[in-house]
Amino acid sequence: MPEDQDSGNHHIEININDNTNIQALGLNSKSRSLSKTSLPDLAVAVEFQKNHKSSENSKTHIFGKENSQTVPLLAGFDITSNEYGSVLNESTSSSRNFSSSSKDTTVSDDVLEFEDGISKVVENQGGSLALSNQKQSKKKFSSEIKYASDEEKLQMEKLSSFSAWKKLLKFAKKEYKLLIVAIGLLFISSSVSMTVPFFMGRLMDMVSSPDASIPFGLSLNQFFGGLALVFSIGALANFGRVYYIRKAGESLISRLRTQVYTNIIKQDMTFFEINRTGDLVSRLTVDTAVVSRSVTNNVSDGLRSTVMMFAGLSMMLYISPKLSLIMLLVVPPIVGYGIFYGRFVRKITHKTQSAIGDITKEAEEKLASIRIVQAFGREEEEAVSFKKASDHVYELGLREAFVSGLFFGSNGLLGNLSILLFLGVGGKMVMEKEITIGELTSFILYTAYVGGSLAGLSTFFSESMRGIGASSRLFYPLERQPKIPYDSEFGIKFGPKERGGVGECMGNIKFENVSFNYPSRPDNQVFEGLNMDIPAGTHVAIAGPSGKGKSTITLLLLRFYELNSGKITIDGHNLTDLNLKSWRSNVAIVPQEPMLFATTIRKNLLYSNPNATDEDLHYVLSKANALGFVSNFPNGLDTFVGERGVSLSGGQKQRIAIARALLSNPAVLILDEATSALDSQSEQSVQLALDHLMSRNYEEIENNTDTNESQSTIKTNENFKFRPNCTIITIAHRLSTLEKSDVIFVVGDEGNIVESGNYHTLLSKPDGYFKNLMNSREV
Ligand SMILES: Nc1ncnc2c1ncn2[C@@H]1O[C@H](COP(=O)(O)OP(=O)(O)OP(=O)(O)O)[C@@H](O)[C@H]1O
Repeated sequence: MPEDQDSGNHHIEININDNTNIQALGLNSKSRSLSKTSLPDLAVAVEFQKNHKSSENSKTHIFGKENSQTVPLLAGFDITSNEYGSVLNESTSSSRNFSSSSKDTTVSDDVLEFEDGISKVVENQGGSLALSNQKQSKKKFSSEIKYASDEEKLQMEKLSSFSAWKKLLKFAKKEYKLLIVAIGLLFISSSVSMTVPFFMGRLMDMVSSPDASIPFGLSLNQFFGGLALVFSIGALANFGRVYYIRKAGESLISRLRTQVYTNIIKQDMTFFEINRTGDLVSRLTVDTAVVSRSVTNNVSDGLRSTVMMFAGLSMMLYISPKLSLIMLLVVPPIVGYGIFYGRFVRKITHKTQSAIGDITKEAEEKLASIRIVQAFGREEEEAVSFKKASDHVYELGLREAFVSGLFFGSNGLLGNLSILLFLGVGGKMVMEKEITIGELTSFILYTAYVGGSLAGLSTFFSESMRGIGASSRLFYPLERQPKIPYDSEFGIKFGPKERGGVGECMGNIKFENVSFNYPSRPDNQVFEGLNMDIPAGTHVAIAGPSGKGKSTITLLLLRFYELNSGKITIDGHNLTDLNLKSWRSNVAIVPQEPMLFATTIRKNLLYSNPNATDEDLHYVLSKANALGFVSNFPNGLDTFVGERGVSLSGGQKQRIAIARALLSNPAVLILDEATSALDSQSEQSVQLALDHLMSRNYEEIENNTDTNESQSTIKTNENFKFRPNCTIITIAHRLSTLEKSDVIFVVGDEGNIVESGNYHTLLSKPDGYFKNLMNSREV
């Protein structure tokens, strides 16, 4: 949240001054408050603007309330051309999880980046969007290291370069053997390289003085042949060094990447609320690539430089201690400069990586919601916004390029100046016969080697720092402990007693005095003393006004969040004592917005039960009233459904999702009915599928006809039987669902159950909450 959010927040109302069209819009003729669940209303208003632009009175007025005073914020503003459209984009596209779209209207700070100073969303409070009309100062890219969350900041700020290296080394334990082999080969190859200046010197002496002898009493042919053999051994060792060190690095990175992903996927929902998908993907791909570079080639080259530097310095000392002293003048400034440069690189790498994370999340989010982007005509704005993020990476790259250029340029100059110095002093020593011309040649060649090694070491240092910068972005998702422990061994498991289970799950559910608020919204108490008793095998509907926590009940049941107080029991076991995987494998959910994977219908179905046979698939498809349309596709079960199921209709997606849920043969089936309007044909088909489930007249399905689609022969599988006693919990919006339920629990304004009973009992209460709700059609 931006810092200036506390002042000037305004509660928004939409006021559409066109009485004739208000009815058509389904909006109240009075100004209507824009609650989080009224975002569709705002979408309607946007549509209204689009369609009625020529009409004089069709301007949309957005009013704010401040200290009970109504103040115009965007009076007569054309919101279709306003950046506010992007708020809608954000809000609607943010409904990424399987629950209601309206719940995910938390508007992130990033929305601010799309705004032009007219208004901005600053807070999502108690179900209302609050806007501020304060002038927005353009968001500046901070020079501080950016962390995705305070939690990450707390964890990672303490991580020094040294401890990051220690962690990486500890992580590399499995690669130690490979590394040892590589280091052995490195010593061989470096030793061979270091003999070159020595023999060069000897050759110089041989050609410059007729008295000079061939070393080791060898003939000329033997001398050259021996040298060729030594160089070949060096080359072989060099090949082995590069290969083994790369192998070690690649295997380390592959493990790191896999473990980071494995830990991410086990995180609790709070983690996914504070970390955006694109950024996480960027960590898994771009950051691991940077770390990979720094621990493979870089380590290999760094080790080589270290060995060569020490060997070179020793040879220099051996040839001429006097000349070697001059080296002492040059080395300290180069090393000091290198350390400064390394620190700079570490910082800038972290910033660059997180800026790349920003680009990835920007692209990922917008591409995933491409229909919304294009429907609101925001392609150009999105391109500009992407360019802005991309320019930031460019700016950081430029800064690094400047400092790198300065570093390597000045290092080169220092190296060349020192060679001049050696030539001057060394030449004088040759003339005074202190050393031979061959020794001076060897010395200068060793100087070049040591210089090269020093440059190599500074690259090693800066690349290592780059790796540290990137690895610190990996350690957070790697080490974070999920708030809801995911331990495959922990807790009570359902299943046969002989396999350590407590028996099959029956689906007897109790909510006892449950209080809950979302961790990210401590001010918004969703439940306060909620009690519900759902006997096994019943069909229960949960009803209530929008935003009162109906979908939250299903999330708590799946233990996506911890309760503040109270407990939920399943067959008498506290949910917190149950093994999470075992419990969740007994629950199946049909989300309000079904999420299908970009693969075939078959694979989507098998996701919930990989061992199911084709017969099972046909069986559940028929139950979900989907067999007809699936059989009509030329590729049947092997039809590709596109990203998120984009090539299926809304109703078809929902029916595939119902079939998928059934295939897991759950003890508890959760159906979050879609509030979004399907066309009447799809609506009917989905309703029929749900009716089949709820009526529990399973035989009826055998004679099922797919009402609006072609008839198909339905094969039922002997081995696969839908549990006759499955507990069904429906977040109900449809009248027929409410009518068919055994019990309706009505969630009231105070975060508790205000009424329960079957449809007719509830309607017979003279001034009942449910009755009023039905009359106002707010269910
Ligand atoms: N992930 C979340 N983080 C913070 N608050 C949330 C989150 N999801 C929902 N909320 C808030 O919790 C409250 C209950 O939301 P929930 O989605 O359960 O309501 P609902 O009754 O299912 O609404 P609808 O019928 O509109 O789908 C709302 O005030 C909502 O703003």
